[in-house]
Amino acid sequence: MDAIGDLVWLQDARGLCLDANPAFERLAQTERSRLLGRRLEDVLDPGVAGNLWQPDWPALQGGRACTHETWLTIEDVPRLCEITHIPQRDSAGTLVQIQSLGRDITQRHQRIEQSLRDSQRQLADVIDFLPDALLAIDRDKRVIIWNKAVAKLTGIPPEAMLGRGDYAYTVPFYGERRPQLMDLVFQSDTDLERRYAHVTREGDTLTAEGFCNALHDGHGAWILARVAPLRDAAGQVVGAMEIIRDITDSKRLEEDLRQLTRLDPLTQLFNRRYFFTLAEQEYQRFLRYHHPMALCMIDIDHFKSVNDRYGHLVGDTVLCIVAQTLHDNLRQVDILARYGGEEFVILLPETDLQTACASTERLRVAVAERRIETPSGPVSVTLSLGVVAIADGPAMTLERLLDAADQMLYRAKQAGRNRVEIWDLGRSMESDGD
Ligand SMILES: Nc1nc2c(ncn2[C@@H]2O[C@H](COP(=O)(O)OP(=O)(O)OP(=O)(O)O)[C@@H](O)[C@H]2O)c(=O)[nH]1
Repeated sequence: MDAIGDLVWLQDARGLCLDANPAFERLAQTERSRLLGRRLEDVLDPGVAGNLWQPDWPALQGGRACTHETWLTIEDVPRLCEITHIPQRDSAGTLVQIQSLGRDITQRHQRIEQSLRDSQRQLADVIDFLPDALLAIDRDKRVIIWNKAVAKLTGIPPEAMLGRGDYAYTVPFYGERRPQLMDLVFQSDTDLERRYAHVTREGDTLTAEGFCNALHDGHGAWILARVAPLRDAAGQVVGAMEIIRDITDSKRLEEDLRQLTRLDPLTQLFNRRYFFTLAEQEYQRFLRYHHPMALCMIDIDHFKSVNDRYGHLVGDTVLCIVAQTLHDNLRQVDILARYGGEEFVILLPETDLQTACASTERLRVAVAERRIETPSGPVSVTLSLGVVAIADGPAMTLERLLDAADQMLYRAKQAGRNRVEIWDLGRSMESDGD
């Protein structure tokens, strides 16, 4: 007992010292002879006495061995000690004495702290190495992680954000303090969830797309965000983390591709395929509500001779100007598309016979009066238009309606071109432009 460097001492049930080793003498700064038979709190500094056994006293009274860690100053050096008390009872179960051991665990503690610091440093490096923005908040919604990528995305350095609460971290994204996706880790909120597009759940991880109006200097950015809870060793949620990817470029690319698949490359009008997508939706609405509607097929007259006379490039210019003129003379709701070659098609929703007549006649006149400037001099063209107007007619397919409009177009060509032929569900009306 004298040889070991750990603190060793013995007390009776009343707390009187029965024995103590030299290490304990150094802690008590007194000799063993002055300790024996005395209550340790009378000899030791009150702070030391309190740290040594008082936290464990109720458990010791109950006869249970116990251990705790405490800082003690031994010969002016602070030491972290692991104190273990072992109560000893007689055959009747009465507490007779307590054997105590104080082990110096300062070095072990320092090694653990060092390795913790090393791990934290490495974790911070890994977090900063991530190409995606990463942030995390604690239970009080204070920022505890703000990596380099999120600093770059938002323009806010970590030192300006770490430790801040009260939704300060949402300002660089949304321009205001507001609950956001990470809040769904703590509690569900359907209104909040609805603010994001394509929210998916996988276990306790949530993925969503959203538009952050304050990013990119206020121009806004699309983000793909993934949030998950942060848990302690016991599995309790103690915070939330979010990884954010800026998907603005890929969204733009996606939109460009979508437009490419919808638009005719020469005239920039909708192409035939996309016309059918939109027209089918509109036609379904017509079938349900029976609001009047008109369909119009248009063909440029003698277009072959334009190509033959001025060349294909001028022909292309003429096609574009005709497309532009048609577009400029229609309403936003009208669906105009290039049907193919020098043919166009229009679906005019909410349009009765008279309006269809007036609108298509307006188109015919607008194109006929347009002087198209080309490198080979001014060119003018005329249009033939075949129109079918329906109000409450029998259900027929969109294709059959288009056929009917095509028949009217054929009739307009036959009747001399530069004219509109309208079919009012079997009744033919004529608008002669010549
Ligand atoms: N420049 C150019 N010409 C095209 C394009 N698509 C089709 N065409 C031409 O359009 C012309 C259509 O000619 P036709 O179908 O004979 O009819 P048209 O000369 O317009 O005579 P009608 O329709 O009977 O009045 C052809 O010469 C095609 O080559 C295009 O994208 N650019």
